[in-house]
Amino acid sequence: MQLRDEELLKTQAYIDGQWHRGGKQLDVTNPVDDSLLARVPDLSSDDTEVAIDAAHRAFSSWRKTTAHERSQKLRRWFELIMDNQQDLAQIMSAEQGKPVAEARGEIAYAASFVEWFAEEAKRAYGDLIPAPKAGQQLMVLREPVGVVAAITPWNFPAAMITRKVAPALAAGCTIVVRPASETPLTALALAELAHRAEIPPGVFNVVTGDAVSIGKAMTDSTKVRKLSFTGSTRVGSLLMQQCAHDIKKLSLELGGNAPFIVFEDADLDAAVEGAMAAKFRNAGQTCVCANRIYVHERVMEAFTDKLVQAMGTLKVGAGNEPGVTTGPLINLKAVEKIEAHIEDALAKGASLRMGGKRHKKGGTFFEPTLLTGMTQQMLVAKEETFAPLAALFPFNDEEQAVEMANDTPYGLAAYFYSQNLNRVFRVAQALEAGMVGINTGLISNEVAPFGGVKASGLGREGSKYGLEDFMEMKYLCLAGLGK
Ligand SMILES: NC(=O)C1=CN([C@@H]2O[C@H](COP(=O)(O)OP(=O)(O)OC[C@H]3O[C@@H](n4cnc5c(N)ncnc54)[C@H](OP(=O)(O)O)[C@@H]3O)[C@@H](O)[C@H]2O)C=CC1
Ligand SMILES: O=C(O)CCCC(=O)O
Repeated sequence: MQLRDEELLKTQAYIDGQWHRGGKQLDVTNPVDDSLLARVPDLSSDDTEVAIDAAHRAFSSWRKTTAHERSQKLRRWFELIMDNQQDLAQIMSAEQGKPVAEARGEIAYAASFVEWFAEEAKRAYGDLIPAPKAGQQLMVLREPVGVVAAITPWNFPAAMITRKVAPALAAGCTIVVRPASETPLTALALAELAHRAEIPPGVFNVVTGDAVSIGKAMTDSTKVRKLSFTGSTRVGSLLMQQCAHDIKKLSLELGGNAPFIVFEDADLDAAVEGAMAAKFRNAGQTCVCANRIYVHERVMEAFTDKLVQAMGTLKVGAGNEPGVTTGPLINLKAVEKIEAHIEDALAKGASLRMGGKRHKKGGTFFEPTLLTGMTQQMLVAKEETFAPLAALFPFNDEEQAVEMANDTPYGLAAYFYSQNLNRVFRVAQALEAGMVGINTGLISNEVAPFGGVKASGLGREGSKYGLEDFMEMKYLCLAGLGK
């Protein structure tokens, strides 16, 4: 990995403004060939408590800074992230596998949350409420929640961190982040840049190491007042239980199983373009990926042919190879999951139109795959594949499509393509999802609320609502006025 600034490759945890080597170490490898990239500390629950204590101490002064001061620090951090976009993208691509161009896009996306919340910090308004009794003034203040703990996944090693850290800091909270074992280096590089931005010691801490013991230390601590987690529904549910003992505030951004509906009146070229973006971004490893593509029977053949053509342009390879669109999957478990989904679908009557097996490049590379003739009985209909598998389900009327789309415990993203205005509003309202893309396969940005319903989670990230999730309301009733 050739970096312009070698100092960004940090291999120590960041606690209270200092770098900590720790005792035991964990390997960080490149998913392209499993080669060793670096070793980072495998911190204990005691080390995590040290970080929580630092965040707790820092909270008493950080919460008192003006919104303007917090905004300035975040703004500086944003500028440093963008100044180092290429180095950060290379670090991310090496540990996560996504193509460098896509990683650059993620860095810009991650930075956009920092810029956005630098601005929103100044807009954390309270309210004045007309009083029901004479001589009273009712006010609602917004106060920071307190110390926040965050646990983030490997699929977006930068954006899932800034989407939590930036609003937390903007609100006046301090935070301890535990990045995924596969991708700690991007998180540590972001911490180095936060350090350079003079974000004070203890305000932003990064601990690396065993998920279970660090997660337990975070949830056991009564100093931690909020947990923000992105990852699987299974772990989210476990963490929710662990947070019950002292009623911590929770934000959970969990698994999805997004439906993508192509109605008979859709612009098929646009729908194919949207499906490519919604399905194959990050090699299919996003929680908003189109997992179930429902296509009206009347346009199934035309849509399938166009999708085959578009998928033919995907180039599988290492993230640093020019022109590559699809990197390796994160690990062998992910390969086994897509294989199980394909095998199950074929056994239940689906047809393979493209791909279907491990890529000849070896390792965790997988061929972009297209299955047709899918049904609701297949595994893909029940759980997200998190891999480059486009699965086409036929339908023959709107009601059936909506019913199948909602036939899941999840409710994160949903997409549909139609040019009929009445249908657009009808279907948008009928879909059980926190986010709906209409005639687009790309919905994520820093200004809109990201989050799900049902088993896809709690709370919203990004947008003006994302700041609220890190604040508590305090109601003041001032009586005896005007005597
Ligand atoms: N909503 C989303 O964006 C994501 C959804 N997923 C879904 O989950 C599936 C499995 O992916 P996976 O990476 O295993 O997801 P996990 O939910 O296991 O991992 C997400 C994060 O939680 C950590 N973690 C795991 N177990 C615990 C625990 N008991 N206490 C505290 N933290 C914990 C992980 O650490 P460690 O890295 O050490 O395992 C990681 O940092 C995917 O196939 C996909 O379907 C996965 C990632 C993101
Ligand atoms: O998969 C995820 O959890 C991250 C969502 C990606 C996005 O913000 O679009």
